[in-house]
Amino acid sequence: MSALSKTMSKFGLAVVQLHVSSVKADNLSRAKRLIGEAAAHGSKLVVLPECFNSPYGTGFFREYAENIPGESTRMLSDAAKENGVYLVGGSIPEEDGGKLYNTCPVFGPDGTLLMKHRKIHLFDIDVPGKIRFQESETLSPGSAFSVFETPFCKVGVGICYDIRFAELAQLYSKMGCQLLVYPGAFNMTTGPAHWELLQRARALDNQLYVATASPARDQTASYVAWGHSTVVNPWGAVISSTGSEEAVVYADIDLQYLADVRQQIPVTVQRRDDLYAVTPVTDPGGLYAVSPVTDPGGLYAVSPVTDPEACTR
Ligand SMILES: NC(=O)CCC(=O)C(=O)O
Repeated sequence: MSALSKTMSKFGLAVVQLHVSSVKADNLSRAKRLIGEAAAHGSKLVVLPECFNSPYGTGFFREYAENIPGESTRMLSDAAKENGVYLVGGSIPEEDGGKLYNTCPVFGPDGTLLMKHRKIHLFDIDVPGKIRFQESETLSPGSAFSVFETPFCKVGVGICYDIRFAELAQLYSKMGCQLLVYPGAFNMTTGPAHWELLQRARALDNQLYVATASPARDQTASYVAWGHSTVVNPWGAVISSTGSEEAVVYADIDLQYLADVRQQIPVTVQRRDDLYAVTPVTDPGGLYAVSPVTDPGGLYAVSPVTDPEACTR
């Protein structure tokens, strides 16, 4: 391996577990300060939590929503540029054409908006006596895959509930991503039960790194976030995590280690492509599907659609 590829095979990642209040200006200035702190620590890629500029709740989304560009994304662009980092800007309620989305904007180290991911799977759940949340009461879902390139590796983006859908992670892995980032805000019911388990599952299934960023826990908020922002490695092990307070979580993303794991347990090349396959489906209305393949020897397919609008790479 050359000296250059050795340098590029490892990079610092920071996950910001931000305290989010009802005062947008405070959220922005705290986020900016912690992005600077992460960059000073040597991080090349910084991830903020879901809904970092607004309390998380269907009653807040319209009031805090912004166009892109807008106040919050201008701050993110400036912060990425001033600190020379790739910045996964958590998410903000985005207003576009009269609709609201839960949107993650991603900036390059020169402050350019590289892409935005609109949450594909809306968080609509009802666990009796515990939690009922219906994002679809106010939000519309996104319909595009979101992948961006860095000099280190390709990165796939999902938002919170998106992590429950193994197909999305599998497709991102198939597209060549070695790191998946999920700004998220699990809660006090599903957090302890599923948050870490889902991250380890996505990481192990696809033998890649998974990073999650949550808001810090605020017991006075209407939605109490679980916290526990985490980074998991391709072996499925938690390599860095925190509790419920505001914190910056650091981890080294080691792509040589990822290659080693894939060589030692070579499931990525052992898939039975003769039996099942990850292939594009032709339905223009769809995004992905688990469907039978037409080859009589085949069994099923996990498939991105061919619609070019469906991927924001
Ligand atoms: N903001 C979200 O999508 C929350 C997802 C969540 O808590 C879950 O259990 O899934």
